Parts: sequence; C-alpha cells; structure tokens
Amino acid sequence: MAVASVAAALLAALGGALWLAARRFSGPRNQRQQGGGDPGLMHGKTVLITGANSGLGRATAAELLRLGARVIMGCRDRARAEEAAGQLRQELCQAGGAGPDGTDGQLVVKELDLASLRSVRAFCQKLLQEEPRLDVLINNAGVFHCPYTKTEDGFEMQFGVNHLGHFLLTNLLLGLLKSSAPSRIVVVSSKLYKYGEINFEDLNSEQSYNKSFCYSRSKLANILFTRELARRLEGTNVTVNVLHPGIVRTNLGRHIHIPLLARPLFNLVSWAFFKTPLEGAQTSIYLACSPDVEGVSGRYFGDCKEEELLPKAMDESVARKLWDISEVMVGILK
Ligand SMILES: NC(=O)C1=CN([C@@H]2O[C@H](COP(=O)(O)OP(=O)(O)OC[C@H]3O[C@@H](n4cnc5c(N)ncnc54)[C@H](OP(=O)(O)O)[C@@H]3O)[C@@H](O)[C@H]2O)C=CC1
Ligand SMILES: CC1=C(/C=C/C(C)=C/C=C/C(C)=C/C=O)C(C)(C)CCC1
Repeated sequence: MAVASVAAALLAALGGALWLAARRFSGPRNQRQQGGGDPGLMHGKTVLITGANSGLGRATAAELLRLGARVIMGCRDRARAEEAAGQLRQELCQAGGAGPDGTDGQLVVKELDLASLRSVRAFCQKLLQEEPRLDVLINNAGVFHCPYTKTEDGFEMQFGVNHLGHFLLTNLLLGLLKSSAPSRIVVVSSKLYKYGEINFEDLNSEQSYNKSFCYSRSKLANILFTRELARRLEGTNVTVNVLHPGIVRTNLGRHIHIPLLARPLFNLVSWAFFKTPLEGAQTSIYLACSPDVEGVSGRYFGDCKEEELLPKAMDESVARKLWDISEVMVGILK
C-alpha cells in the first residue's frame, strides 16, 4: 500500500510538472524572455550591480549590456566574476553588441565583499576615484539560509550581507548618484520579508539562530531601508525602489541540503515551477531603466507592477530606528 501511494504521489508530481512545463513554453512569459527595450535605451549610462556573476544579477547584467549600459559587476570572487564576465562578453558579441573582449570597457569587474566593511569602503573609494558617474545602483547580492556564521565585522551573515553591507555601500555612493541625477537605486528583496521581524535586541541572532527567520528579517530590512532612503532622498532626483523577483532557479539554494536521491525531483520541480533568471530579473531591469517609473520612489514591485506592502514594512518609526542603528553598526560618522 505504501509503495503504491508513493508511486501515485510521484506520478502526480511528474504529471503536474509536465503540465506546468507545457504551459510555461506556450505562455506569454516566454516572449518577454527575448528582452523588451530598444538597444540604445541605456547608452551612456553606468550601472553597478552587486552579485552580478550569478543568477538574477548575471541575467540583469546581460540585459542591461544589451540595452547599451556600461555595467560594473561588484563581486566577491574575482575568478567567478571574470568567468561570468567572459561569458557575458561572448553573449553580447553574438547579439551584435560590443567587440568580443568588450574592449570599449562596457563591462568591468570590481571586487566587493559585502561581508566585509573594509572591502565595501575600499571598493567605494576606488569606484569614486575611477567613475565619473553612476546612473543606477542595483543592490542584488544576497545569501540565503547559510549556517550560523558572522561577517568579518561580527554581524550575522544574512543580515550583514543582505542589509548592512548594502547599507554602507549605498550611503558611500550617494554623492555620486546625486551628481549623476536623475539616477536610480534598485533593491532586491523577497516575498519572504513577510515572515521577518526587526528584533533590535538581537540583530546578530546571538541568542538564537533561525536561518529562515534571519533571511526574512534581512529582506524586511531591505524594504524598510528603501522606504527610509526614499524619504531622505526627496527632492534630489535620485529614486529608490524595491522588488521581489518571485521564485527563481539560481544558486541561492546552495545551502539547502537535498538528499542525493531527491535531487532529480527537486530539479524537475524547480525547472517547472521556478522562473528562469531572465524572467526573475525583469522587475530589476524595469526599475533600472523603464521611463514608466521615472520619478517614482519608495515603492515595492513584483512582475513589473507595484504591489502592496504589509503594515510592518510601512512602519516609519521602525525604518528610522533601523537606519540609525545601521549607521552605528557600519560606522558611518555623523
Ligand atoms: N532565487 C530566488 O528564488 C530569489 C532570490 N531573491 C534575491 O535575489 C538576489 C540574488 O540572488 P540569486 O541570484 O537568486 O542567487 P545567487 O546565489 O545565484 O546569486 C547571489 C549573488 O550574490 C553574491 N554574494 C553572496 N554573498 C556575497 C558577498 N558577501 N559579497 C558580494 N556578493 C555576494 C553571490 O556571489 P558568489 O557567486 O560569489 O556566491 C552571487 O553573485 C538575492 O538578494 C536574493 O535574496 C529573492 C527572492 C527569491
Ligand atoms: C533552484 C533549486 C533549489 C533552490 C531553491 C531556492 C533557493 C529557493 C529560494 C527561494 C527564495 C529565496 C524565495 C524568496 O526569497 C533547490 C531546492 C535547492 C534544489 C533544486 C534546484
């Protein structure tokens, strides 16, 4: 009896996955994969993408390159970043874009480890010396469900990388973004923010660690950061918006342990149910370059449409308190 029910469950999953797969390759989403905007849309603009060597960041970089942007990949591992950059240059060349080695400097790799405030400061100092403008900053990099570890500065890893590292990075680049206005900041959050709380008494989870809760907290922090930053940027012509990409088939799940025998089923399910990185990147690309959102700031988007936030993500006093404590944690001098 047990064998029969397991077989039935597997068949049902397989059938469901195949049905979804059929729907996926016939549905309208697939057309959008070809990339919307016109190739000149981002010509002359410089875009910085954190975590651009993998997943959503890589897909975002590929599309913005195709639209003519100059893309700076802010990545922590030089080898992985250069490998991804080489592939992106090839793809661009095959799509009729820049020369085979990107000789016009359209794609550059710069080392940035968001788990190290020292690395963030060094990255920003170098970028401010070398770059005359910054039109779009995309805070994309992230870590998900890692074992309890701390950053170089003693922060819980998910809170440190997903929020605090980007908090310092953004603050250090605000001057260049303002002098490049109209300019944009795009923050990649997640639907899972709904399960987070900002526990000011234990932001580094030293009393107890729950990897799901800490991830959700870091994603809620992304949204609160966006709304407080939008308030502080009023009148500067620098906008900041936040998004969730849906569920996307990327390397984010690297810390999820799936038994070897179950992996093929999980891979099938993720292939059928999850978005491709290019599909998942559509809202980042939209917020980075669409004229539809010129002047829009402080809003939350999904699938290129504005979405409602839960009250806890709209709490201005929590957002302000998080900002103030983040300034202290990253050592931003008043
Ligand atoms: N995939 C999904 O279903 C969802 C993803 N998101 C969000 O999307 C964003 C992108 O993740 P995704 O593309 O899915 O996952 P990936 O793991 O494919 O990409 C994450 C990127 O972040 C980089 N990164 C991780 N830690 C650091 C660090 N300390 N310093 C600098 N870069 C770092 C990774 O670099 P490296 O390759 O060296 O590890 C990688 O380039 C994340 O913010 C995530 O929270 C939100 C909702 C759903
Ligand atoms: C792709 C893939 C996986 C990863 C799933 C992930 C990473 C889901 C992340 C969801 C998030 C982060 C939602 C909202 O933030 C598995 C199951 C490990 C193995 C099969 C292939």
